[in-house]
Amino acid sequence: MPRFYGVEIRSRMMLGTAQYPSPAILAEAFRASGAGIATVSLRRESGGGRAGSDFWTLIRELGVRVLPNTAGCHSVKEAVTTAHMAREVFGTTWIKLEVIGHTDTLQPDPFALVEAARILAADGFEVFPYTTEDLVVAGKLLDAGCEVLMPWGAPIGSGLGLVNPYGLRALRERFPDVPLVVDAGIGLPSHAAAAMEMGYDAILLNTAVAKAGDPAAMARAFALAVEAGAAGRAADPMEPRDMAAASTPEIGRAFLE
Ligand SMILES: CC(=O)[C@@H](O)[C@H](O)COP(=O)(O)O
Repeated sequence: MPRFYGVEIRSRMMLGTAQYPSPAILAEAFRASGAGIATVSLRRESGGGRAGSDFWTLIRELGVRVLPNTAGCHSVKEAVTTAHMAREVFGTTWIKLEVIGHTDTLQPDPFALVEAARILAADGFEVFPYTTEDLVVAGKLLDAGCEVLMPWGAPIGSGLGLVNPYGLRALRERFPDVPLVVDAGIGLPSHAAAAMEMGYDAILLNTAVAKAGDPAAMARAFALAVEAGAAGRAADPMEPRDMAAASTPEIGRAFLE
């Protein structure tokens, strides 16, 4: 199972807490997924107030670890301020760092991301940066003090899956010892299985479960896919080849030409 900042997590699946039809359905989906980490937006869930305390009761009952995020931040200052508030509200040094640089794709701003990561890591945060599959940015995030990387599969909420498998594979190969999580854009269980088969440590998803017709059933499907993909990876898959190779022996055929 993956380890993030020295903490072993019980599942390779991380789930977001937004957009569910109701808190009860959110809870069902979490239980069906077996997820060990819940991402929470500071903007949605304040620590006080009625909505906040209900939400906390739910999270406590689920027994998941909370990963606050800086969703919706567009600058270093905004992200750093939000992270500080999240540390106060949620009582954790973990922060999923999002610094959005492009409105249509919600693509991270790599320059601001690296700068914010450096500031937060120096201030004692354990940063989970939402990034692209860019190798250079990945290296700079590690230099900045990040011990986990979260490359996107596709734009947040798109459900497009792993749109750049070459880039994701290259990232896995270049950083074999860094915990890597595919975050965002996953739409189907097969996308999750593919990420596991590539050797990713975990996936983070939200929309594909929350917006499914039956979120709990979809969460279960994702859990099965993650388990299957990780098991396939661990079983040392065959090398693909261009040419056919008969899998049935010739011996025993009635006629040999
Ligand atoms: C939950 C969270 O942190 C999101 O910002 C995350 O990126 C999920 O993306 P999807 O909704 O595309 O799964």
